[in-house]
Amino acid sequence: MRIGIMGAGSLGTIIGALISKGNDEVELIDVYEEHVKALNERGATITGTMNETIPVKAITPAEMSGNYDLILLLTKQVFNHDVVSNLKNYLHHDSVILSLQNGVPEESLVSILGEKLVIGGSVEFGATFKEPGVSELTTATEAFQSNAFQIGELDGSITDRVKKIKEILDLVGGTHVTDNLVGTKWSKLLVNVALSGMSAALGCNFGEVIKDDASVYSAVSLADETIRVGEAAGVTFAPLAGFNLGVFKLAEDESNLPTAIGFARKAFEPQALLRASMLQDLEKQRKTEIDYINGFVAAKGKELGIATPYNDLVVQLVKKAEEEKSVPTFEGNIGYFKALKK
Ligand SMILES: NC(=O)C1=CN([C@@H]2O[C@H](COP(=O)(O)OP(=O)(O)OC[C@H]3O[C@@H](n4cnc5c(N)ncnc54)[C@H](OP(=O)(O)O)[C@@H]3O)[C@@H](O)[C@H]2O)C=CC1
Ligand SMILES: CC(C)(CO)C(=O)C(=O)O
Repeated sequence: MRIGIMGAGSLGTIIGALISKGNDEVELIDVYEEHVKALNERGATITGTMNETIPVKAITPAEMSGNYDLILLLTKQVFNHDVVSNLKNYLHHDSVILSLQNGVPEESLVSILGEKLVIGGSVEFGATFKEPGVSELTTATEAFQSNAFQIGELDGSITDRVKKIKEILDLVGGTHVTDNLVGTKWSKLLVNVALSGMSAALGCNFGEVIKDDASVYSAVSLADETIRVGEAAGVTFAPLAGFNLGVFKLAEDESNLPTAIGFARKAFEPQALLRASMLQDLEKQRKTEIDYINGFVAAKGKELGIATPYNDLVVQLVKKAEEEKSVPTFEGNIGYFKALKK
């Protein structure tokens, strides 16, 4: 099977390298020429919770040729229109495009590629690009070996092609096939909205988000808004890494708040060192995926008549940082969240 890893950045470098160990025909495709050169000359180096250098084949998009059987889409969603329109030139009738991007990109991918070629998935580990040829795995290996990916067909059917792709992704970490892809994507979205949204809006890691009373309350409120909007849109949230995220839905009198906060602190403690990829983008003065994460929930909320004040605030703060090319600080922004609390 000829496999293309479209976007060999933080995640794509690691996923591409580990898949290359078990497959001959894997190409890591990236626009960053110095990185492509380093990957070809020195191999892909994984640091952090894993230490390994793996020989890989890397190319730039201009060097693509022929057809790919499977493309793992790992560029940022902000580039999807251009990246995916170009990809169409390198597919055949039975090619499969698996987006592992955060957010819910499937609908827009189908509008460019048609329904048949697209499947979806979520990633349950973190990675940070370090330098050309090197990416850091930031999730403990035990967690990653049991829960790295959930993948599935858009209509929930369990097909042979999904089972085959599961076997390929198992070379990276524990891969589960889901019959509720929409619920899986929304559950991962909830984590990104709550933890990554706060990490980006406050310029801090997940540990700092869950430690402070005001920021953990805000993270839970973001999760609560996501559940309300998702349920109104007909989504049944799927378990994530074995956790049921329904615990974040707050009662009218917030009587279950201590349970929700206790759960957030326990569930995300092992991820305390994670810095959201949206925060990494702000640090690199890049456009973030905010429109596809908190902005997506806020827009859907508006459509369905559900107020999303915490998501609106995160969008506003992250966009301000994008425009100013600055990185938010905890001290600078926590006051805005405190002011929102009834
Ligand atoms: N990092 C993480 O921990 C996680 C990320 N995700 C999701 O995975 C996706 C990828 O994230 P991440 O790996 O962090 O992103 P990165 O920005 O680290 O990697 C994307 C790579 O794609 C390259 N690129 C940009 N445009 C193109 C193009 N037209 N053709 C080919 N390559 C291109 C970028 O190059 P350049 O830098 O030069 O633009 C970069 O090297 C996102 O949707 C993210 O939300 C999901 C879970 C965890
Ligand atoms: C939650 C995290 C860090 C890893 O799964 C992520 O998806 C992101 O911030 O983009």
